[in-house]
This record gives sequence, structure tokens and C-alpha cells, in this order.
Amino acid sequence: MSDKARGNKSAAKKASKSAKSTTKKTTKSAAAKTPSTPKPDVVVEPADTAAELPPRSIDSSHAEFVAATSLAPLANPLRDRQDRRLPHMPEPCALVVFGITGDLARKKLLPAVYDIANRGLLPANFVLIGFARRDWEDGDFASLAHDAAKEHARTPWDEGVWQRLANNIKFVSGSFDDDKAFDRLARTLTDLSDSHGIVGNAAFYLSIPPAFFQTVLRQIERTGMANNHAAGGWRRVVVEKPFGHDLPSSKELNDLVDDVFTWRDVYRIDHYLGKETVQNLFAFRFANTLFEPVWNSHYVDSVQITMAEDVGIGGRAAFYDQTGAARDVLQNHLLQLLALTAMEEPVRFIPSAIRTEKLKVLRAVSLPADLRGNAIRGQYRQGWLAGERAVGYLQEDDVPDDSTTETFAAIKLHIETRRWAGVPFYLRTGKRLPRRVTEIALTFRQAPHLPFAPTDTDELGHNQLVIRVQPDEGVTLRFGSKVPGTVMEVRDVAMDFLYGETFTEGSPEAYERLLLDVLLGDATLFPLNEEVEASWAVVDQLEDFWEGQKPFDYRAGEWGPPEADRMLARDGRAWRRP
Ligand SMILES: NC(=O)C1=CN([C@@H]2O[C@H](COP(=O)(O)OP(=O)(O)OC[C@H]3O[C@@H](n4cnc5c(N)ncnc54)[C@H](OP(=O)(O)O)[C@@H]3O)[C@@H](O)[C@H]2O)C=CC1
Ligand SMILES: O=C1O[C@H](COP(=O)(O)O)[C@@H](O)[C@H](O)[C@H]1O
Repeated sequence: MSDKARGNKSAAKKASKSAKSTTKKTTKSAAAKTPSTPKPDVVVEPADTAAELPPRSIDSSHAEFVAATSLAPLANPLRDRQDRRLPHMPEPCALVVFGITGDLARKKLLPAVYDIANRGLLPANFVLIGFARRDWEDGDFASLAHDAAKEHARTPWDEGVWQRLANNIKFVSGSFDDDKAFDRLARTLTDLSDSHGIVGNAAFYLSIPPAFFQTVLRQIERTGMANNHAAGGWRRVVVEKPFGHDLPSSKELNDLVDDVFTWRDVYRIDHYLGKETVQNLFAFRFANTLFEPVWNSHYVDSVQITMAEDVGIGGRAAFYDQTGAARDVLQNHLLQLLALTAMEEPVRFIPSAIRTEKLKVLRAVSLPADLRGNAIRGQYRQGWLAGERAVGYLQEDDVPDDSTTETFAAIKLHIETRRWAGVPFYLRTGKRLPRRVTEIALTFRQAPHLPFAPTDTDELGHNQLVIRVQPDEGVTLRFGSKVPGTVMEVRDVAMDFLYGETFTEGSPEAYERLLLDVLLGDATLFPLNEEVEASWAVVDQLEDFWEGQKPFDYRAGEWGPPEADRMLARDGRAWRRP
């Protein structure tokens, strides 16, 4: 903290503590009451694959209308969907964002809407509806949206594009427990169907604190907004992470959301899957012959997946202190990266095939029988980062003085499959680490034999393949090379592929890509409920083990607590220092 706010902390802390216990109780008692809808255990997605569905198409009059009214696409249209017979542009529709004044909506969603429009990928009859507590008119919301989009857009700013969007911006004021507000929203949608030709198509984005997911879903159900079969249009829902707090609460939420909407219309968002480099994992692994033969326990010694952030918790203490690093990012981003790294090749690039392979990995995850020393939690103390003093977690605004919430987690796990038997996967994430970096590093076994005697100066390590998700997106291959000279001295060198140097097109922001996918009805990059539950099954074991324990300390600006280093040292390995 800023030392300034320390004086106001104790009242805020009390409120935060009471909110915490209330949230937990509510979740548990609700879980006990809600009957669970039986669900198929196997991931068979009957009719959502391109092969099983009749091809979607935009009718020709609409296509002509779109061609006449939209901007020419910028370079880098998001992708070629032809082989999957999906349209490139959504049908006329409305996007309803709950929590439109929040951090995510301002920094990511509103800019994403603008960027999609700027690439010429939004139909002219697209309507954006914001829902929030402010006593605003449409114009007030349009003004917030304009400023947010302009500040955070990825594509160049074009006032003309914005003005076309601004003509179709609506605002509905109300709180989540206000029935009348939801009635107004339902009427607004019906009216827009007629006046703006959105033919009843609407996506609802729950960009709201997870504690309100159930309330809002119930309101959508009560007002009949989830169902639009009579009008022949579609209704979809996007639920932000974290999807539940543990396995029982995620099952309860899955049951509810699949009940209110048709399961196929539920989009559980994990924005890491929208990152270009994460999708490149598919290309890297399955479009090349070079890597597949060595992508297994015969050649791979170990795998490290790191998601490090230099930032702290920002102003999100109320959320973060109830959540912690494991629930915030390990349960979703890190385990999804793991699944993509370890999965078998999907039979086709379609949602059901990809989700099936990811799920097999997540269900094959096994944690060490003894988690002591193999599941490390940390919490940052005051330290120095990039030359600046950073306060400790306990001094952050609204964090209770005695909080035991972790801001760092490092774990070891195995994947019980033939491909990965015996290969340890080390996952770590943390806030206030020395730098922001997300990467997947495969370390290969050492050569079993050297035909020349090593010299004293040899620096021959293991071969390593590093997929950098962010920043400096790219791939690095480390291998031994002869040092020029008269003796056979070998040293590790790196071969680098950098996205930024090879491709001139800027990649779309993750939320832009995923939002467009929702409007197009393309669920390929959205985890299935079974994946979410399999991930919670892993994280619940960790949380049970950590229950009642204090996290280890690390100073802001360090790579986590020393115990995390010891975890690898015991195995004769070390974390990469990216
Ligand atoms: N921010 C981020 O970087 C990320 C966020 N997420 C997820 O996105 C979701 C939203 O996060 P974030 O934007 O940070 O949250 P914020 O707290 O910044 O925003 C919450 C929004 O919900 C509204 N809201 C809260 N309570 C009510 C209520 N009772 N009635 C009506 N509106 C209400 C707030 O309105 P008001 O302005 O009136 O308070 C605000 O618009 C969360 O699920 C989070 O986990 C996921 C990844 C990253
Ligand atoms: O989901 C989340 O992700 C962000 C990090 O996202 P990135 O795209 O910037 O890597 C993290 O800061 C936040 O705590 C978490 O909720």
C-alpha cells in the first residue's frame, strides 16, 4: 500500500472478513439445497461439431448488407473458418454485459468490441447493452465505453467506427437483486429485436464478482431471457472465472448454468486460451513432424510451466483475498496450459475433439501422495521490484492483517498416461515476482553417451524447448554447440523464434478473439464443465493440504519462497530463471 491508506484499513478489514465468511457459508448451504442434475460423464457433444451440424450461414441479404455497411477488414482477419464451415461474421445480435463499469469490462471487453468492429467483423445491426447500478442514461454509458475503448483498444483508433457502434449502445440501470431492472432488460431485448433487427440473438456476459453468478443466472431464468426458441434466435452466456470456489460449488454452478441455458450455449471463459501463443501450441505440436517423436517420457526429463507476474493484487483485495493464487490462476490458466502441452492429437480441430483430449489429461493428473515439500504456498512481503519499493501483501489496501491467502503457488504433479509416465510437471505462479513471464519449458534428457571427453569448460546442459506465451512471444530451442577453437568444447546455445520479428500482423487480444467466438457460436477455445471440475478436483486436494497452514514468505522481487527451490533441488533440478 501506499502507506496513505493504512489508516483506513481496520474498518475495511472487518468488512472484508465478514464478507468472506458470508460468501463461504452461502456457497456451502446453497450447494446442499440445489438438487444436482444428472450429467453424462463422458464428453460426447452430440451435435456441436461442424460435421454434425448443418452449416451455419448468413443469409445472402444479410451478407450483402454487411458488405455494404461494414469497414474493410484490417490485415489479419482472425482466422480462416472455412474448413469448419463457420461464418466469419456474427449474425445480427446483442451483447449484454453485466458489470459493465468493472475493471474487466473497461480494460478488456469494451476495447475488444471496438477492435472487432474495427476489423470489420461486427454486423451493422449489433447492439451493446450495459447493465450496472449507476443511474445512467444511454449517453452516459456510451461516454464511458468510448473512453475505455479508446484507452485500451489494440487496433488504431477510428472515431467513425466508434460512432457507428455508439448509435447502438443501450444502458439498463439496476442492481442484481432488482427484479424490475431485469424486467426492463428483458423488454429492452424484445424491443430491440424488432427495432434493430437482432432477431432475438443475444449473448450475456457475466463480468461480475463470482458471488453474484447465481443471482444473475436466476434473474435471466426468471425473466425468460435465456430461452428464445420461439423467435428462432440464439441465447448464449459467458461466465468468467473462477467458475466456483471448489469442486462442489463448481458442480452446483455448472448444474445451474446448464439448467438455465442449454449446455451448448454456455461459454466458460479462460482468457489464456484466447492468447495467440497458446493457440500456437496446437500448430507447434500438430502441424510439425519434428517434435512429436520426442514429446514423451522417452525423451522429456521434466516440464516446467510458469505464470509469473510482477504486479501485486491491484485494487482487487476483496476478490483476491478470498481466492488466492491457486484458485485464481492455477485452477484454470495453468492447468489449461498443462492440458494443451500434454494432450494427444485431437481427431479434428473441433470443440468436442479438443475438449475430449484435454479432459483426458486433466483426469490423469496425479499429485504426489505426500504433498509436504511438493505443494508450496507463498505470500509476498515488502521488497524491491524494478528499483521501486513494493509493499507486502498484508499491507495492501483491504487485506486483513492476519490473512493466510497465498500469492504464490508451486506444485509438482504427474500425468498417469503412457506418454508421460514418470515425467514430473512443475507448475508455479505468483504475484510480485521479478518479471512478468508465462512460459512452458520442456527439458529433455541428457545424451546417454558423449563420444568425446568433456572438457573443464564445457557448459553442456539438457536440451530445452521453451514456448514463451508472454511477453516476447515465441519459441526458444537450447542445444549444445561446439565452441570455435582447437579443442572439443561444448556450450549451450539458443535458437530463437520471435513472433514480433517474423509476423508483422499484430495479434488480436485474447478477449477480442474469444468474444468474437462467442458471437459466432464457436466453443473450440472454451473449457467444458467436465474440464473445470477435473481441475477443481486437483486444486481441492491442494487446498485441503494447505488448510490451516501459513504460506511461506518471499520478498517482492524474488522468485517465490526458498521452499519452492528446494522442491526441485530434491529432484536434482532447478527452476528456470526466465
Ligand atoms: N479484472 C480482471 O483483470 C479479471 C477479472 N476476471 C473476472 O471477471 C469478473 C469481473 O471482474 P472485475 O471487472 O475485476 O470486477 P469489478 O469488481 O471491477 O467489477 C464488478 C462489476 O460488477 C458490478 N456489480 C457488483 N455488484 C453488483 C450488484 N449487486 N448489482 C449490480 N452490479 C454489481 C460492479 O458495478 P458497480 O460499479 O456498481 O460496483 C462492476 O461493474 C470476475 O468474475 C473476475 O474474477 C477474470 C480475469 C481477469
Ligand atoms: O485471470 C487472471 O489473469 C491475470 C493475468 O492475466 P494476463 O493476461 O495479464 O497474464 C491475473 O493478473 C489475475 O489475477 C487473474 O485473475
